[in-house]
Amino acid sequence: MDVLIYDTTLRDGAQGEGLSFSLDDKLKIVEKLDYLGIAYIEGGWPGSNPKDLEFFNQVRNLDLKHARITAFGSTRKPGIGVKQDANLQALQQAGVATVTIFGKAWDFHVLRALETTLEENLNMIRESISYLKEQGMEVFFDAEHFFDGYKNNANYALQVLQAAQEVGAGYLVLCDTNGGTLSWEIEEIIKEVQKYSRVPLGIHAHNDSASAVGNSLIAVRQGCSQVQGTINGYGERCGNADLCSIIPNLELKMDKRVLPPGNLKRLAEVSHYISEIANMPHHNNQPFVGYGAFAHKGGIHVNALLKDSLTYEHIDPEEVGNHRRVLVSELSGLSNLLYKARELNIDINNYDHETRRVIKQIKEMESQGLQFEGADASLELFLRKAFGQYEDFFQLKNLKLIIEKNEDSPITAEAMVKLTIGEKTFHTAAEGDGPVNALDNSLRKAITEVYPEIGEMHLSDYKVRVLNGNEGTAARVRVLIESADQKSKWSTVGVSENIIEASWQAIVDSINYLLFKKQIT
Ligand SMILES: CC(=O)SCCNC(=O)CCNC(=O)[C@H](O)C(C)(C)COP(=O)(O)OP(=O)(O)OC[C@H]1O[C@@H](n2cnc3c(N)ncnc32)[C@H](O)[C@@H]1OP(=O)(O)O
Ligand SMILES: CC(=O)C(=O)O
Repeated sequence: MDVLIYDTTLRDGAQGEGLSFSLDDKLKIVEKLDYLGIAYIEGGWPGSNPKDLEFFNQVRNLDLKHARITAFGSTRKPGIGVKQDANLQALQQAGVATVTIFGKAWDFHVLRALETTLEENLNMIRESISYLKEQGMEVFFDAEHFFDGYKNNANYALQVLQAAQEVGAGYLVLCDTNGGTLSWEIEEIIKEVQKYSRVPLGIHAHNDSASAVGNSLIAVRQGCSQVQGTINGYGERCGNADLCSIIPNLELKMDKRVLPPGNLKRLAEVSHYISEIANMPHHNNQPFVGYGAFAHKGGIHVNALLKDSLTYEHIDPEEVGNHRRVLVSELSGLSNLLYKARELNIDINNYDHETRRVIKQIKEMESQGLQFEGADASLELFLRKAFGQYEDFFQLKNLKLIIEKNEDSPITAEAMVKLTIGEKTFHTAAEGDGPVNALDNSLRKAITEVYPEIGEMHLSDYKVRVLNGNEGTAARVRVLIESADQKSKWSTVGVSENIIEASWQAIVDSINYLLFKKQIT
């Protein structure tokens, strides 16, 4: 590989707010990172907690194809011998071939945080690395706060690297620990360091100035051959450098080989998988791997994309396992509609009058508060209906809702629905936890005899957005419903001044969509 990717999702990533991986999570993530082809995976800090120590016992049982597991820890504490240092002992117990230890490279930190002398810090670094090497381990040295240290006292920061280098550190990893360094500073400082270093250099950047990815790439340009970062940029404070951006930039734009051939296509899958395990939202606009990273909304963009995707895409989304999406909204032109129709196999090849009418209708509906962008299923039904490919599966004749509250009991709701399916009329009543639930129950009860397949679906999310809050309780609301069966999820939308009406529209679309999909498959 041209550049070694060193993933620290399980160590520095886990220092991010809201993240806590179980042992099982950690092992699953290791397998997934190995599947991606990551070179080094920092599994944790064995001296920190029993879970991390146990991780190193269990990770040995995994059959990894690419990744080497590393353990993390600090140099020995000031004023004690290496054999008395609990962290160094725990690193040995981890039983891995490679360990990474961090030592202070900023004189201010040595004096204020470690509360020791500059000389003792150098001894701590030398003795800790020597000791671990004597135990047969490869040792990487993370020079904590290297860039801040260099700016404050370049001579001392270089002495720190020299100390690690002279006792055989395999890598000197320059850390922008506080994430405050800007790209040109990184560039200039690494150029200087290269004059002294005989050991390969790595970079470990934090994102506090939103520069971590750029800083890592510039470091590679300056000759760093190891990049430390995390999947999805998880990490302490504002996070670490996001490997989901670094890896494709290195491979596709800087012509560096960092993953086994063909594996870059697994990137989006790995990113989503790890966000699921981390129980963190996957950001729609995350570069390269976000669901919206290649979503096109503006009509002008889509028009050009149809001519050549290079017009508005910096890479082919398939290269990172992502895909292009075209959104239909009030900002659409005919091209958006044409693209969407092609996707749905609706034949509207001509930019004709009917197509113009449909796009105008969409713009009018959106100006009333409807939003098709987050409701693909409603959009599909609308387009199919507009172009004569679909009719509703049932017709509502009447709907009554009784909401009751008695003195000492909570509100109850009951919905009565009368509808027709073909020639037949159905009349049902059902209760629910609230009015929307009662509606849903009653509607399902009415149609289940003819369409038993609706038993396979359930509502998985329900969101209400007030569109004109200054109208108080008479405000228009948009209801977005997400439904799911065992195979897929789909979203529908409804808009009204009345939340029940908006919910009804979204529920009806949701059921019709399921029935339509069943019909055509
Ligand atoms: C830049 C980074 O991200 S470094 C990694 C940071 N990650 C973590 O801290 C997560 C894991 N940490 C832990 O579980 C705990 O902090 C432990 C087990 C490491 C230490 O716990 P404790 O012994 O209770 O110490 P505590 O956390 O309060 O303080 C850290 C100690 O490490 C010392 N220390 C900090 N950096 C270093 C270093 N490079 N080498 C040696 N000692 C260090 C501090 O001076 C402090 O020592 P003190 O107790 O004598 O003041
Ligand atoms: C070592 C490390 O995590 C840092 O300096 O940020």
